[in-house]
Amino acid sequence: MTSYNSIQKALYLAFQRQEWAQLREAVPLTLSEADLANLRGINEKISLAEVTDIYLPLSRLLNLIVGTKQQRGLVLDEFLGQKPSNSPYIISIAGSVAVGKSTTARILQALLSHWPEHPKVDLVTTDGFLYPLADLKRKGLLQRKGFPESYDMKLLVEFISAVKAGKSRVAAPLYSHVTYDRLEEQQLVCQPDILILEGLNVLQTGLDTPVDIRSPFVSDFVDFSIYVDADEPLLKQWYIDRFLQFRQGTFSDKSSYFHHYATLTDEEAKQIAANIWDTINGPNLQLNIQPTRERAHLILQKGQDHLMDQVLLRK
Ligand SMILES: Nc1ncnc2c1ncn2[C@@H]1O[C@H](COP(=O)(O)OP(=O)(O)O)[C@@H](O)[C@H]1O
Ligand SMILES: CC(C)(COP(=O)(O)O)[C@@H](O)C(=O)NCCC(=O)O
Repeated sequence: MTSYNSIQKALYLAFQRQEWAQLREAVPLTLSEADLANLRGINEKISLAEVTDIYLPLSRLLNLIVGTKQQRGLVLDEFLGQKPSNSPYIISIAGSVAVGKSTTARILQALLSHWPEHPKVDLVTTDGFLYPLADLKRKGLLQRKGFPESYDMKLLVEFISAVKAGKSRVAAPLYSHVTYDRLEEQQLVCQPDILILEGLNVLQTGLDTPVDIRSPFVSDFVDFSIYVDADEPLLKQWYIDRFLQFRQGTFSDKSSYFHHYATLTDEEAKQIAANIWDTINGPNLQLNIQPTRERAHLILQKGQDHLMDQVLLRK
């Protein structure tokens, strides 16, 4: 049952799945077989109905909003008699661990890059800004991974500020779910039209971090923010399911942090994943992620099987 609390009623317009699906209207965007195959490659579990009902209307809305911002920029450039700026439009995607942020981000990246007005869409995840594993261990933060203090927020704010300023090449650290650590390799962001920044912390204001790195916040640089939402029992189940999938694939890799879990029985693996949820990801959701939800411009509410059943859009 989809919830719609009193704060949300004051701030958002609510659309049931079918109402939202109709807002696709005549999206001048047709997906070829190759495009669909590409989207399938992002996540073979996502249905075509989910793409057409939820993501096409969303890409239409974002295209209109980005277009308004681009036009305003042109007006300002003309008024000031200056060269067009290279400042990208920044979209953030927040939500719990395992809610489907990275899947949503990758689908939006693929769909938004089809629009001729903004073909270059880059995607960065804030996982790369977690402190390296050795630092987390040294600081006793391994059981707090994903909590505000486990991220180098200063580096993240510097990164987003440089991208927003239109710098020609900005490096972002990369994270690996296999090694559970930051990689040597970095990602270069080179003046995209749109940057999608995905991570559980993108709506956080860092009030519990030292004053010198508290402000500005990531959201000061973000033009449009999305929160992907679902009830906690579903999230815990999706986390356990993903853990079981990793066990069959990723964990068998010798360099995997969880390699010693590869030989567990299903039941043992489920118990370990449930315990990680109950001690780390669940408390982080309740304390630090869910309280940021109503800061978002748009809330995507998922129900059973990751199907979106309600969309909330800021009035
Ligand atoms: N729309 C969807 N339909 C079906 N499964 C999904 C969908 N989105 C995500 N998943 C699955 O849910 C799990 C978590 O998704 P993921 O994108 O990794 O989440 P996050 O980045 O928020 O941690 C993965 O196993 C993924 O395959
Ligand atoms: C890297 C993360 C903080 C963020 O995850 P994501 O939202 O990308 O799934 C998370 O996957 C994590 O490692 N949490 C700590 C507890 C755990 O091992 O799940």
